[in-house]
Amino acid sequence: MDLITRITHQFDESIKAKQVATEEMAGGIANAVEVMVATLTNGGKILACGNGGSAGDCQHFAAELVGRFERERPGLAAIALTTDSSALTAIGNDYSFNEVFSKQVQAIGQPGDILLAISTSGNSKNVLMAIEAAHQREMTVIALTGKGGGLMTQALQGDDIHLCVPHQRTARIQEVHLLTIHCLCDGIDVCLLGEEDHA
Ligand SMILES: O=C(CO)[C@@H](O)[C@H](O)[C@H](O)[C@H](O)COP(=O)(O)O
Ligand SMILES: [Zn+2]
Repeated sequence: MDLITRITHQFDESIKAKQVATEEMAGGIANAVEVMVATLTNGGKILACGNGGSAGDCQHFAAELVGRFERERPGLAAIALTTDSSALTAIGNDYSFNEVFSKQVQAIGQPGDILLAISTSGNSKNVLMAIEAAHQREMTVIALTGKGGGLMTQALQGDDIHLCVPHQRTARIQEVHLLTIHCLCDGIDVCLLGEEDHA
């Protein structure tokens, strides 16, 4: 297969993954928007954690809330737990890498806050431990997963929301996660600011 054919195949697969995901995920994403808006307007905040590409997604999401997405509005309270290299190395070195997020959730999380937990496999131990810590802090968990949700499916409880991408391939799942994050940002803005004025 030449490179152009291969690239075209990747684009096709990504488009298909998003089309299939729309049907399964749109309702859950809308619920997640409502929960996030309620938290943010009640003075709560959103903590986000994940590894590798998902760490990047956490930072992307937090930046769009704290700064802006597509429209001007006051900054919103979101923190990526993936950025403080001193905290990450100290916790990883002194305790274990499994605890790099849970320790931060225990320290910063408050009842009513949200944990946005991102894992394509649903099996990353440090994300699972962060979910456990969030429950201990009486926080709601919004989980972004794929591959059936892995161990995170059992770790979620009560009012938590599980947004699971119906795909088995990490890259495609991450691509749908990014779209989901943009839908969350767009939904939050529309709830807070109303529809855009196209006049
Ligand atoms: O971006 C990618 C692969 O596309 C990688 O960096 C990937 O995020 C890492 O392997 C992660 O450690 C995978 O963790 P998870 O999604 O299974 O929780
Ligand atoms: Zn990636």
